[in-house]
Amino acid sequence: MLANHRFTDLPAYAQLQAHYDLLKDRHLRDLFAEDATRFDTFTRRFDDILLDFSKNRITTDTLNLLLQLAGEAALPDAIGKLFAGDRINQTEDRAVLHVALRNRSNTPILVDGKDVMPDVNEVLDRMKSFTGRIRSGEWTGYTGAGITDIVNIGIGGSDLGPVMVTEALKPYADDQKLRVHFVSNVDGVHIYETLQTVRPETTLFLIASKTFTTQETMTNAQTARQWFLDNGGSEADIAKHFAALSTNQAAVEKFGIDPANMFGFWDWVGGRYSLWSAIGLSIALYIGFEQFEELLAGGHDMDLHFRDAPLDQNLPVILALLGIWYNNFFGAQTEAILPYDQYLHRFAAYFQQGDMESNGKSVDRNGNPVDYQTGPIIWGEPGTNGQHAFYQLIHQGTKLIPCDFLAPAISQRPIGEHHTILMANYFAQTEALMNGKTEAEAADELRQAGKSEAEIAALAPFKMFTGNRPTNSILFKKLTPRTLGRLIALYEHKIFTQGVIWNIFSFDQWGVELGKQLASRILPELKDDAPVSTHDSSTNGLMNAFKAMRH
Ligand SMILES: O=P(O)(O)OC[C@H]1O[C@](O)(CO)[C@@H](O)[C@@H]1O
Repeated sequence: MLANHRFTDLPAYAQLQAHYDLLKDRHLRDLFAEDATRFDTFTRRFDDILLDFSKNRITTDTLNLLLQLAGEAALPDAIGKLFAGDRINQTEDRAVLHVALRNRSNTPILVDGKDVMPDVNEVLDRMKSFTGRIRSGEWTGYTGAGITDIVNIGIGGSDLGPVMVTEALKPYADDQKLRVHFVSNVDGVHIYETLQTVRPETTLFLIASKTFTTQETMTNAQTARQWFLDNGGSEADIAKHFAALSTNQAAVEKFGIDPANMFGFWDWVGGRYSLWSAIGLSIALYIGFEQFEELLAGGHDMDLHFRDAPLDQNLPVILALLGIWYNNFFGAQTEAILPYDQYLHRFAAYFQQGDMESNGKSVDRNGNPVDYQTGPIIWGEPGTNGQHAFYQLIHQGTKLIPCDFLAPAISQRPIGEHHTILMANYFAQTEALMNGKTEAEAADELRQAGKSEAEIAALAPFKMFTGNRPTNSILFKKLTPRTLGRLIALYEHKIFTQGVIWNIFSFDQWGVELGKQLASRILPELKDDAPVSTHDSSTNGLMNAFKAMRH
């Protein structure tokens, strides 16, 4: 069990509030002008990853108080419990052990006295052999042809991680012909469009669902199965074309998937932390098992760093504390994740679930409503596209939006000057957000452009930038599987750290249940044309309008 505290009663909380009052009007430009060593003071490195957090509205006092906050919230003890396999997901009475999935050092990790590593390794071995057989063409479909297309059917954590990683690591799939597709939405359009592009005899469907009961996934899986049977496959051929990634063997068998084609995992793997488990099979198939192991190794590197590095050197802890600084003291509502790497175009989407499903909670670990802010709204798009879309608001809007800027030093596709241009934008944006442009500077520019004093007076207020907008720069050498593993685990542990300090449970997701319950109540009511009167007037009205419109 995690230690329990009231976030706002921690002594450092009051100290941080007083400190905020002193610091809130200070400009980053001045903080930089006063201290030539600011970059060195507020930069940390972990292997090929550099975190520069000097463009944050902090001083060393801020950092010390935030570190004190982490200590008072018993963060080191919580980290110990995470790695020890304690049942820290209390409301589901489960351990939280995604770290075991990538525990490449293979040291025993005990749950209820039993080492989980032999089971983890056994599934990895099976994934390895399966991956080898599919990729080499040894595994054939019902006509004897090899597999050319993998269709992963899953949603949420059984989709977003594999989608994000296969997109991010596309260059590592250059050597083979397998294509991957992802079907998640219950909207029939999604499976329809995917099935247009594949052939039954060369397609392998991966039904990815921890519970194997999720309505969207089961509906899509049934449709895929029927399509397979309607287009040349037989019941006996299903074993060659369907595999399951799940914890629920009974449901997998009931669906008709051969248990030999089931890759299991365990209740201590949270859905949004499951890409490291059998849920990652589509990744392994796409980039090869050795590269998948590199991804795991990267996650493990970051785990060891998180577990062992002092808090003031600890990248996930520092990111978490900065997030808390803006969320709870500056009143920031959101955080943007802005990768300057097109291959990371689903990174922010992935952490929308990772962060918001984890820390979108309003009850503390005592079961009491919180009277402080918890998880931020996470969003973002790759640079430079975001610059031409929403950066206007980040630069000149009324909201404070702390941003993480991520970029590789080396592009996976070095073409002409593209990467240098991209990086010029990367550096320019954080500089602009930090410095801004004073009204006098804006006026000078207008003067140089030949504007009259009257025109300058009219235009300068619109052309100035307040600046003082905080950013983290996460610069890494190259987006390899290992580095990606480190980056994902970096954010995972950031989320964990924040949950510990806010005294909330980060590993359950009861908030997704109510909608599911109501949808299953509504579903039968939509199957006929009888008027609906069992809900509120809006819901009744909408359902009845829908029934009328569909004719
Ligand atoms: O893997 P499953 O059991 O199909 O669940 C899919 C997703 O549904 C959720 O339970 C709720 O959205 C997620 O936590 C999970 O990743």
